Formats: sequence, C-alpha cells, structure tokens
Amino acid sequence: MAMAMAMGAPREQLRVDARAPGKVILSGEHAVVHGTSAVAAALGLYTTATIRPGVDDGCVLDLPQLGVNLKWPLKVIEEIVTQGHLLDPKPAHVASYAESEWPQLGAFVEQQLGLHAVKGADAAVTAFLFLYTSILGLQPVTVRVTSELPVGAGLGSSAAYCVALSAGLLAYCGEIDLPQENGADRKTWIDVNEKKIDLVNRWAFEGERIIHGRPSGIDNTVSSFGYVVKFKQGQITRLHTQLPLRMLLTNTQVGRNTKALVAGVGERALRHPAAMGAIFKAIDEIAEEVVTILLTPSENSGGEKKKGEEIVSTEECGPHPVFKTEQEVRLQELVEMNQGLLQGIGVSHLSIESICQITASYRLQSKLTGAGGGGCVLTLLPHKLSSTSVELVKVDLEAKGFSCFEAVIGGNGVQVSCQTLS
Ligand SMILES: Nc1ncnc2c1ncn2[C@@H]1O[C@H](COP(=O)(O)OP(=O)(O)OP(=O)(O)O)[C@@H](O)[C@H]1O
Ligand SMILES: C[C@@](O)(CCO)CC(=O)[O-]
Ligand SMILES: [Mg+2]
Repeated sequence: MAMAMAMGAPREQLRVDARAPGKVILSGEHAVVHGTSAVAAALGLYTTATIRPGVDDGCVLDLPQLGVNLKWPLKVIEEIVTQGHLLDPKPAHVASYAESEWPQLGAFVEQQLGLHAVKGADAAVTAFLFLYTSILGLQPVTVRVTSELPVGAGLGSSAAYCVALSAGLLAYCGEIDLPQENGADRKTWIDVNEKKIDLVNRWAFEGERIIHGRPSGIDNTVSSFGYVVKFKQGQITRLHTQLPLRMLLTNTQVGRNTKALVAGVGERALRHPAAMGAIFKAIDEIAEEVVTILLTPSENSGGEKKKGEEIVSTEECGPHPVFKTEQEVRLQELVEMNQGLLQGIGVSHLSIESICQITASYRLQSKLTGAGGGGCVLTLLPHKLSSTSVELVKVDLEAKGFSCFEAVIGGNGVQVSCQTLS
C-alpha cells in the first residue's frame, strides 16, 4: 500500500497507534548474546502503543498489564533530567541510555511506583521515560501500551514493547509517515518503510538495553522487521523459508526474567570459558543447520521435491501414526540437541523438562524458546500431523496446568496507524 503522510491534521489532533509482534526463537538463544547465529520468526501476537495528545501540560503512562498508571506534570520530568541536552530531542539520531547521565531517574521511578509494583515495572517505566524524552522532548502526551503477549514468558514481550513505543513516538513526532485516513471505521495498519524500520529498531535496542542489560538485538530486530530471520552479531538475513513451519507453544506459567538469565549464563561462561565456548559453538552449528533445512525446497512448500524428502518416519503418536519428512526428522533432532545444550548452560527448568517429556511420549520434540528458566516451550509439529493428534497432546499438557496454542509465525513486523481526533 502506498504511504502518505496524514496531512491536514496537526499532530496535537492525532492519535497514533503502532503495533509490533512478539517472536519465537527456533534456535540459538543465549549463545547469540556471545556472538553466534540464531534463527527467529515473528509471532502473530502484538503489542500496541497508543499515543494521543496530553492534557494540562502533563504526560500520562498507562501500562495495564503491569498495573501502572502514572501522570506527571512536564515540569516534574524536567526536574529529574539534570542535564539539559537530554531534553533536546533528536529523533533521527539514536542516543544510548547511560545511568550516569540520569542520576535521579532510578530513585524517581522507584518512588513513583511505590512498594507494591509488579516486578519489571521499574524497567518498563525507565525505558519509557528515556525513549519519550529522547524522541519527543517534553510534549504533553497520553501513552497506553497493551499487549496480546504474555509478559516475561520468552515470546519477546520486552522487545515488542520497545519497538511499539519507539515507532509510536517516532510517528507522533513526524519522523515516520502515517497512512492517509480512509474514513472507514476499521483501522488501517501500514508497514513502516525499511529505512525508518532501521531507526525504530535502533531506538528499540536502546530500550531493550534498559530492560535486558545485555541484549543481542535479535528480539527487537525480528519484532521490527518481521518474517523469519537469521541473526548473527547484528547481521540480519531474511530467510525465505521453503519449509512451512508448524509449532505448538506451551506456557509453563513459571515467571522468569531475561536480564537475570542472560547474566547467569555470562557468569557461567566466565567460570568455564572453554566448556561454555564449546557449547556455544555447538549451538551455532545447530542454528546454521536449521538455516540450511529451512532454505531447502520441501514437498510441502510446493517447491520441486528432492530426493530424500519423502516421508521417512511413521512413528506412533498416541493412537495415531506421525508422518514425518526427512527434513522434519532432522529438524526435530536439532531441536532435541538444542534443548540439551540449553539445559547444559543452566537455563532450563523442571516445568520445561516436564513439557519435553510429555511431548516426547508423542514422538514430538520440544525446546525452550527465548530466555528459558520457565516461560514458553516450542514443540515442532510435523506438517501431516492431524489436528486430532495435536488436540491429544494439548489435552495432556493442559491437564498438567500448562496452556498451549498453535503459533502463527513469519508475518509482518512493526506497523503504524492513525486517526484524527475530533
Ligand atoms: N505490555 C507491556 N507493558 C509494559 N511493560 C512490558 C510489556 N511487555 C513487556 N514489558 C517489559 O518487559 C519485561 C519482560 O521482559 P523479559 O525480557 O524479561 O521477557 P520477554 O521479553 O517476555 O521474554 P524473552 O526476552 O525471553 O523473549 C517486563 O518486566 C516489562 O519491563
Ligand atoms: C536469551 C536471549 O538470547 C533471547 C531472549 O529472547 C537474549 C538475547 O538474545 O538478547
Ligand atoms: Mg525480552
């Protein structure tokens, strides 16, 4: 769709929405922080940031998922920003957050949230205040962020939060073009153009640094650009995958925190550099092999069928046989190995192991996805597995208190929409 600036309406009369997808890491989490390859796909569940004009020279931040609803007079924000240059917004030039430049921010956020704040609310508010003042300066706005993603469950909620916020703020200040309103009731989402996606992605990475400590950048990159990508040391390669991927996502419901898990792996790597280095190398090889498999034409993709892609396995899955192609068998083996290695670096959890065991009894392989320590587990589903068989697995998992859904992956990245307020 052609993009056109929503001309006519001054920004103070606009409501801007930006939405960003979550993600699923197929292979390579944690090791990617240490420079190896990883493969990830956008997940069809979105976080949406809505930005509208503020009232009474104030800034409102509403984060219903975290129980945060804060309102500040702009002069209060001005007071905590002790270094004037930090209030000179340059949306086209990405700046990094340095705690030393914001000496009062930590205590301010803590005091604003009070004693009963949800875990992680401080990081979300800090990331907001940094992105808001850096991109918009001190404009009166009301910002609300809602999400279809579970927060802190390995599906990239922090990255989607930072991407949606960055895109919304950049669109609100005019740095990103907005669609022409079509007059219809239905919201029109448009893709952000490639150059501006890169800008969104870089701001979002700075937000992720506040929440994560040491992000590799894979989560904000997939959320910004969408599709299925290989990521290595900041290099992103879009994979035009030939293998239709089908997977079940199961939430252990065990809360965890990516920052702590990433730091834990870093400390283990310092204690055992050679052993951990060897594991990272093995994970790198697995991710590279996953890339090769995804790029090989398969019988399911409508591509030319190659030797060795016929169904090779008809294992039992409960009362039903599972038909797997050679590629699916290879991919499942890689998933199994990847999970073993993630366990080795200390980021698995009993609940994750339990899900792996249940799905293995159906001859289906699973691995944690994202930072682990709880959160979500992905299970590869062979293309020809019947929906009845999938239901059987789900019933078994849900009987143990887990919740599951079939993932829709590989879709769009960040998008924006706008509406003129009357
Ligand atoms: N909808 C949201 N509203 C406000 N803050 C959010 C929202 N989603 C995520 N966050 C922020 O991100 C934090 C969770 O990020 P974390 O990286 O620990 O988990 P994740 O991103 O869901 O999983 P992973 O990094 O493994 O993919 C929350 O504590 C909060 O600071
Ligand atoms: C655990 C990790 O590898 C993925 C989290 O989704 C962290 C990162 O890459 O930033
Ligand atoms: Mg995260």
